[in-house]
Amino acid sequence: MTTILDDILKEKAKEVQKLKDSGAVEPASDTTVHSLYDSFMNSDLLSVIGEVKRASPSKGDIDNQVNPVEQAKAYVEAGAKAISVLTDTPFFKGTMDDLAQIRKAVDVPILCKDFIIDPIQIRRAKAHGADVILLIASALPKNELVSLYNEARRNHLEVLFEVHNEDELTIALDMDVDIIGINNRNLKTFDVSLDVTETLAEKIRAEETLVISESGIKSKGDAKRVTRAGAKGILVGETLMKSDNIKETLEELVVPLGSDQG
Ligand SMILES: O=P(O)(O)OC[C@@H](O)[C@@H](O)c1c[nH]c2ccccc12
Repeated sequence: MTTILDDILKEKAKEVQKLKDSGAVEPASDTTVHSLYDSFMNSDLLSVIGEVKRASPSKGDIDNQVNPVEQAKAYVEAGAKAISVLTDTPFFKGTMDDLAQIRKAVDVPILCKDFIIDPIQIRRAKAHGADVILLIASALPKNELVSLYNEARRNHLEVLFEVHNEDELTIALDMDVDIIGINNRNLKTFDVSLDVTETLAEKIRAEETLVISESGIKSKGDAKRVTRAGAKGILVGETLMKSDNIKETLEELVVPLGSDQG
């Protein structure tokens, strides 16, 4: 059975080929580093990554009219500690230009949210102002994940290493990655459950590993639940994209860490 992830990766391979054929050389980029790891590890509150997401394969159009720069600025003003920008075009209707524009407008770490399968995409992300890239464990075999991870680090990028099950988590732990994203959404079936964070976070023992719970987070209750499970950060797209009051919605999610209080 082919899944949506297979379809996305197939399109991505074509995009990468075009990029290579174009012979475009990425301009040298600003070397300022905004460390998501340092920022989130040094906070007493749950850190929110606000995601700019026009559409998705599971939800269709979320907000196709959004002004990505205004949206990102509103997130930061409301207290988001980082911004995620979907840059995939065919499935999420984002662009690399969104990333570059947002980079000029905000001063927090920016995650380039894409399906990275080749080093050329890493250099492109860096050139457009990303501080962090996403690597999705279910997208590639381990040896390729390792080489892309190393390529990102050589480019002074942090990596959000995304896992969804125990096998993928084992790979993350073997690779000794600093930032593990636990995706509550199964990218093959679109099922979403915060149980995934609870089950997997428990198996991450190292204090110095930053755990981020991704997808399906809607309420203060959800934020508290993943915090209790060990997450220090959350990645929130749809709830913020659909909110009529970003400040109120986001502030609700910024719960204290390491406590069952409140
Ligand atoms: O809109 P949500 O349910 O809050 O989810 C945000 C983010 O976690 C989700 O967009 C995401 C997580 N991992 C991904 C990988 C590819 C594309 C998208 C994603």
